[in-house]
Amino acid sequence: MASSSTKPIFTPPFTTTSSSSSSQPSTRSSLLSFLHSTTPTPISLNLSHSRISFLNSPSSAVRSLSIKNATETIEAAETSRVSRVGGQDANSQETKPTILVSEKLGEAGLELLRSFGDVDCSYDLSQEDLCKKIASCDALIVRSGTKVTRQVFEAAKGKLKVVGRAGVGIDNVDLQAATEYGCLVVNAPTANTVAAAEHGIALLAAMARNVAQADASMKSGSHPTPFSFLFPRQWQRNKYVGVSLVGKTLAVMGFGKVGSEVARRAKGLGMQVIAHDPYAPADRARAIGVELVSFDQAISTADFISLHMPLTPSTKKVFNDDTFAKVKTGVRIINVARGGVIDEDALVRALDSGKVAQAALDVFTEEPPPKDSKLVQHERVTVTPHLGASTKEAQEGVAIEIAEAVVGALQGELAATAVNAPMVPAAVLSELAPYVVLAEKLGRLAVQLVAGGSGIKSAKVVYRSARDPDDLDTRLLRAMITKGIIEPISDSFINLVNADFTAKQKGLRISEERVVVDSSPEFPIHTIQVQLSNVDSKFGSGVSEGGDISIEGRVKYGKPHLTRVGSFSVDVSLEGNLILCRQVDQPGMIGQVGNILGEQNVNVSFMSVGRTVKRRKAIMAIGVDEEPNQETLKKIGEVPAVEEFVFLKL
Ligand SMILES: NC(=O)c1ccc[n+]([C@@H]2O[C@H](COP(=O)([O-])OP(=O)(O)OC[C@H]3O[C@@H](n4cnc5c(N)ncnc54)[C@H](O)[C@@H]3O)[C@@H](O)[C@H]2O)c1
Ligand SMILES: O=C(O)[C@H](O)COP(=O)(O)O
Repeated sequence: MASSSTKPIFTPPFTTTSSSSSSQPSTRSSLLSFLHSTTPTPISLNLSHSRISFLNSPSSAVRSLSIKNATETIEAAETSRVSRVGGQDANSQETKPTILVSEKLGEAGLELLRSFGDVDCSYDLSQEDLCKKIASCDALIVRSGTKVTRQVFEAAKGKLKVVGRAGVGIDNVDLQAATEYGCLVVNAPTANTVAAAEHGIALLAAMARNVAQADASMKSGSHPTPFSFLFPRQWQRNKYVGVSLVGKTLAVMGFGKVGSEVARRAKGLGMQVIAHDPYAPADRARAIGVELVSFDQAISTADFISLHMPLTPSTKKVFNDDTFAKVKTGVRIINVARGGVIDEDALVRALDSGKVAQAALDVFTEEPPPKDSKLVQHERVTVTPHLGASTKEAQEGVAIEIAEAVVGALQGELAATAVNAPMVPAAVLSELAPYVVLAEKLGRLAVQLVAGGSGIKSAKVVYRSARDPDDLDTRLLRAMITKGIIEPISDSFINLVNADFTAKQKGLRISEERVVVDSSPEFPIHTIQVQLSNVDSKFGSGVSEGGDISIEGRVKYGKPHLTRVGSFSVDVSLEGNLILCRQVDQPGMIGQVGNILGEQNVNVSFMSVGRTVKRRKAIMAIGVDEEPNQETLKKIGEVPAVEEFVFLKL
């Protein structure tokens, strides 16, 4: 008998909260619970009979636990997690989620949030206060004024599940840190597009006609005070002669949502519009009569340049001394995107030299800009305090958009506006639901077959399907297999957000293969096979002819089934727990093992025998509802024909 059979018990502590059948969720809600935490979040959605934790974890602090000794690590993880889960579950059932709103949000959005959780509107928090508060928050909603730094995620200690950005730009959120901590970031990308475009056009027209300067001049000359004689009346019609827009060339830099709306409106004003955007499809530009050109062509031919690209490492200070050297002398620049895309000192130099005639800026590198900012004070610069999204309509829209996304995420939904997680269309989600359960269980089973002392470095997943491999979106499945493999052997919590990151961090390479097979295309996947290579197995029969631990499963009647272990075919529904026995293929084995289990009141839910050659070796896969005690397992091991066995928790 294999030595492993004397030490077969493994209790992954985080997986076996059975759902009551009365609370069975809808496919959509249960499926969406990939993004849901089992522990800190009060609304627990169960998927089939396993609770899937996908959004976050109570302690998803990034740890650099390497997968070296699977067995030892399993035990360590088990101990630590059991106590943590135990401590938190006690409180989590009835508590509403806490949602911190750190900047002003439209009332309709707040109402929606209040109907779901405890909403704490605390504006103007210092970084220190934010870090203090965040440890008790499940969600944080910000606009552009709150810096959600790595320190914030660290301070959250894994409790924070979602950051909602009530707007488009997410440059104030440390996305890398969010991902590492398994925290979903969602934004509200559409509701303020028109407001930003209108503000861009307002600045364009106001700048061209010196509206702000003329207004300030008139006001400075009309002080109804006893000292008004000190302020001569200002009526400077000659000073504020502007330039016309019609017939001028506008270069839209960044032809996304806002950029294309600006382009559309500028065309209505009779301007020639060109655009530069390395990622925008030319036909979308052509559809509104805009030509996509290179960066240099755009900036060197434009009379007006309007910036609409996001602030990223590659767009940071993209407008600098070199760029300004290439622009048409007398160009006018509008920026309603992000201050950081312009080197502000270089812009001041270009304004002073006359290379740039005017600028209209809604956004600044530092917000608010320093009081002595030369740019703000420059007489040929028109400024507004980041008002692009600030219309009543946009703010209500953004508030509702972000509140829905955050509430959805807290309920475990995969947000359509997720910024750091794959967006999976609802139809795909719904179709993949049962396969996702299968994927996690296969990962979890495979890792339990690894013997102590083995380091898991690579896993291969083979999807067999009748469909074209290009039609198969496996990101969700890969994430769940990763979760199944890693969670039992470490104290990391995996979700869709951090699965790939965590696997990489632990040195686990997951490769995927899609194989087209002759089966029904009605179903997205025929079988999923998980192979772990270069590892020893505690259950020799789980090793395929190729030398890998290999298990395969499929979805039958909507339920996950194990269909292959190593080279043996079996068919057992993956519910409850599983005993795999290799035995000499002879009559009476089922009865003997069944009796031992029955004596201990362990209910057998399924049983399947697979063999390669008649009367030689066979594998018996036994599904059990209860967890047999050590004594019972020992008795199974003592049955003379049983050569090896393993008890696996699903
Ligand atoms: N001032 C405001 O209040 C306000 C309001 C809304 C949006 N914004 C900002 O405006 C910007 C655009 O918003 P959006 O909703 O149109 O976003 P978007 O994602 O729809 O569009 C951005 C476009 O920029 C393009 N792009 C990326 N890198 C580029 C580069 N190097 N050169 C040229 N184009 C590049 C992208 O391909 C994309 O098409 C964002 O920075 C956003 O934060 C500001
Ligand atoms: O990126 C955005 O959506 C805009 O810059 C708006 O930012 P705000 O929400 O801080 O007004």
